[in-house]
Amino acid sequence: MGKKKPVSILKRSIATFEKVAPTQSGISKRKKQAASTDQAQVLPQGPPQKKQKATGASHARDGRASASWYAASVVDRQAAAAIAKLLHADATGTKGASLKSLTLGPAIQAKKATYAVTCETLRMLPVLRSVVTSSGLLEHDPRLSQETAFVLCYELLFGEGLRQKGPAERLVLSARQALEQQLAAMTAEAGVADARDLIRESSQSAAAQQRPRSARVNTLKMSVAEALSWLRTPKRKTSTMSADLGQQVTVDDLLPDVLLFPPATDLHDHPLVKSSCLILQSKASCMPAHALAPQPGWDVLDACAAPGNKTTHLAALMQGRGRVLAFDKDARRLQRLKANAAATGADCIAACLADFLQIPLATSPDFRNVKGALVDPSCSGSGTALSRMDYLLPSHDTQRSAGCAPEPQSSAPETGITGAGQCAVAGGDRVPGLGKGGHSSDAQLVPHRGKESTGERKEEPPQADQVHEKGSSSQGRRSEEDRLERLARFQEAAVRHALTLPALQRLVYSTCSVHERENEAVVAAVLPDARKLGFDLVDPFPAWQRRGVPGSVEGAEKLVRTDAVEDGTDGFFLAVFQRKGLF
Ligand SMILES: C[S@@+](CC[C@H](N)C(=O)[O-])C[C@H]1O[C@@H](n2cnc3c(N)ncnc32)[C@H](O)[C@@H]1O
Repeated sequence: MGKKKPVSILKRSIATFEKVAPTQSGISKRKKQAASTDQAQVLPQGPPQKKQKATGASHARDGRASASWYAASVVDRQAAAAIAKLLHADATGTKGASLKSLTLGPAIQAKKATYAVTCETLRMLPVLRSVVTSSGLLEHDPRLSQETAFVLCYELLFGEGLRQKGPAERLVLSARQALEQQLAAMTAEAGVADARDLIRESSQSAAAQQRPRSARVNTLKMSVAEALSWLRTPKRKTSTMSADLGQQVTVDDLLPDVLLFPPATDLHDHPLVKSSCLILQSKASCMPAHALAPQPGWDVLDACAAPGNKTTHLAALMQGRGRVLAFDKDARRLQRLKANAAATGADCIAACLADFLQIPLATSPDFRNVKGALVDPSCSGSGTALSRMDYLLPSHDTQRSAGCAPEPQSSAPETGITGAGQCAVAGGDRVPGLGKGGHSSDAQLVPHRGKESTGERKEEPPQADQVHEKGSSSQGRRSEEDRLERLARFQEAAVRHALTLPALQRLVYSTCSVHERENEAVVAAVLPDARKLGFDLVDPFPAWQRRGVPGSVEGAEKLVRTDAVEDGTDGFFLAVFQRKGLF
């Protein structure tokens, strides 16, 4: 009997390892399913329920769907549902969907308006809570949930008013005088002219507002020069970006395919974004692919790839030549990766549904030519807290308070409040955003209440195992530490596994975490093994200032960190291992 030929893992066990092809029918199906779920969530049904106390997590009144009055406007209804979930997750310290995924997900109608109303209601929450409670509004009828009350009171007192009139709106309108009196009393007591000034901006909110927007030019479709020319040509100015803003676009000085826009720029409806010539991706999230510096024609492996922001970036840097072997164990997220790859024209990506740790990298012929590996595994996501707008939630509410206006001498920044119905503060006009799924920061958003549209966005929900930074109790701290430890163990295992690729030249490890345990400590744990295999740390960006925590690991000065406030992008970390002799 002859010697058995090695069977390609790509053909054999991983039936799902396939060349990326557009899967429109699958996407539309998901959209429809999501839409029907959404409908089921928002339609009132069933008998009234017993009234609950107006505390931070009375979401169940909306969530149970059997008793509550829902807002007549779909935007307000969706905003109330999102707020119910966010407040519940925040109050219980449980992980959950992000503000962006709850308001911009595929099933949401009128996404921009829903996002804006949700952000603004949360931003004004200390005032709204106080007004709702002291006016006794919730005592009138148990079918009005507190989240619906918050949203409708926001609309009435600060927003566009209550145009559509269902029972919930009629109840709120019947209490209008009491609500307005309460608000006037709070304003007078605080000595401020405008009720919006009752909210003091947090430093995090201010930092978020000052961040530039960033976008990556998809060089598979358009060169950076072409993109700049397109953006700067006055006749092409769009409703979402004036010609003046086009003039203010700059190329990032570290990453040549990353464009920086003024903080308030809304690119979401821009034709270049819709055609995937521009990808809304934070600067930090664009660093790993550049750090790997894959050459056209290489085989490159992306270990934890979905939703594929970095995968498509790798493909672009390789000019579409060679192969990017992308793994993810989450089928839904892998579908997104495939859709992103198809939309960006990155047809050198092969996507595989698999647990990366189980792939026989050292022995399978499929990986014998892999020269570059990106390991961007699940992490706490703590570096994206600003982009996720966690500072709008009560547990982060250390600097905001109702009836506590800024001190006259305060250095609190201008809020940029522009009047009722607009979302110009906090999660307002200058707050960046989206996409972990990858990292929730990978796309950015300007929340202002625009024309209602049901178009789908490119935002990614956060990955299921992302956590919010808590710390309100020792038990909470312990479970957070346990979780970080579990994540770090997986991160170490993923890096170690990738280092077994026989032809590997360069490996990038990255996280959107600010925790040393997930960053420098992971590098410290794997470095001895990496050295035994012939690798060492190298510095991918010698001009970059911010480095690994000094003393945390030998070579910390070669590690790269970004700071969410100081560097105008998400908190991020990356390390590059390179085979010795190659540098
Ligand atoms: C931080 S996200 C990756 C983001 C992605 N690199 C991007 O830029 O779009 C981490 C991903 O790792 C995936 N993941 C976690 N454990 C995995 C495993 N054992 N094997 C493969 N993928 C895994 C998760 O499903 C998630 O999609």
